[in-house]
Amino acid sequence: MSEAGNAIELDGLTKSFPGVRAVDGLTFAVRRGEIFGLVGPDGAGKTTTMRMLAGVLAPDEGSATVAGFDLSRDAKRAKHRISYMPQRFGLYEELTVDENIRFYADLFGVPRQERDARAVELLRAAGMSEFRSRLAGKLSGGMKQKLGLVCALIHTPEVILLDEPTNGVDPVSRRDFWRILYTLLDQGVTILTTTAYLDEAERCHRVALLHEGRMLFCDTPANLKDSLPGAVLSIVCAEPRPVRDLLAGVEGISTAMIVGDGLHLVVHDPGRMIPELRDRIAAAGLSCDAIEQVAPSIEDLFVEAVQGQGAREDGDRGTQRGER
Ligand SMILES: Nc1ncnc2c1ncn2[C@@H]1O[C@H](COP(=O)(O)OP(=O)(O)OP(=O)(O)O)[C@@H](O)[C@H]1O
Repeated sequence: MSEAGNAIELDGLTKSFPGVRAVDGLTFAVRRGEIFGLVGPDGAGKTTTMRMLAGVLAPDEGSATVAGFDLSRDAKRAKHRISYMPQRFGLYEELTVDENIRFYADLFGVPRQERDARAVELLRAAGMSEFRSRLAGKLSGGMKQKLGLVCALIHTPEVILLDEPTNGVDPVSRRDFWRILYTLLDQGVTILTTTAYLDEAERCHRVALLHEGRMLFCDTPANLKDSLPGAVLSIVCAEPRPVRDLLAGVEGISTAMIVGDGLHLVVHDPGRMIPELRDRIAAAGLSCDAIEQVAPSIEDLFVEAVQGQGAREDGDRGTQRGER
């Protein structure tokens, strides 16, 4: 039975493919009007979860309710209330922007007057008003993603499921994208999104970390950061790999991950560790420009959580795409 305040509920949702349990007893709920982020390394089970919630893949076990419909009984009716934007949204490259929107408006049975007003509003929010007659195949990657979102939203859904909607999208288009999402939240829509960008996870009301089909954490970004077991030290250095290798296994350091200009370490006792690190790095003939304690990011927590599960051995962060 769905609780009144929840737009999405999963209870023990499970799906296996030959040789892999892609989603393993997943249980969580997304409240109405919330934007909820699902993050995790490649293969964590994010897409499989989204496909089950969109009603395009049947679970092996467990149940899910979306927009008040139990998907095992009412998946067809639920589809009118849900909008699902898969990683490769089906745009017609040989049709113009307007023609693509019209196609999806017809598919969802949106009345002409309503669709025109909505298309104008969505295209303006997407910064695409000038491109209405351009062929979709001639749009940039970011614009294609935004057009996908416009098409997915043309029927005013209650629940939106977005699978890595901004993957590979330029920063300006990503900003437009998030502006549209926040406008939708103001209108009472519920959004569940997966993302490979952890700065985007910080923009969600709540975030869940998936790993090997299971949920490791689910909370607000602020609470997640507070829950990091230790402090984060930033080491600025020109050659982070040898420094990381040097520090691997040192007592008091639980995680070391390479960031753009150095390393982030999760340590238990930062006051004791800073001089010790300076000495070790100097003694090995390596250089380091600065070592300081910094506020934890969601990324620090997630790398700590995933490495703590024994998932990664090389000390880099969880996904290539997450590298700064
Ligand atoms: N149709 C399928 N057939 C066989 N295995 C699959 C299928 N879909 C997913 N898998 C496997 O299930 C696991 C979870 O995949 P899923 O795509 O859900 O992960 P993900 O978190 O979305 O990762 P990514 O960001 O790489 O898409 C992976 O091991 C994947 O290889």
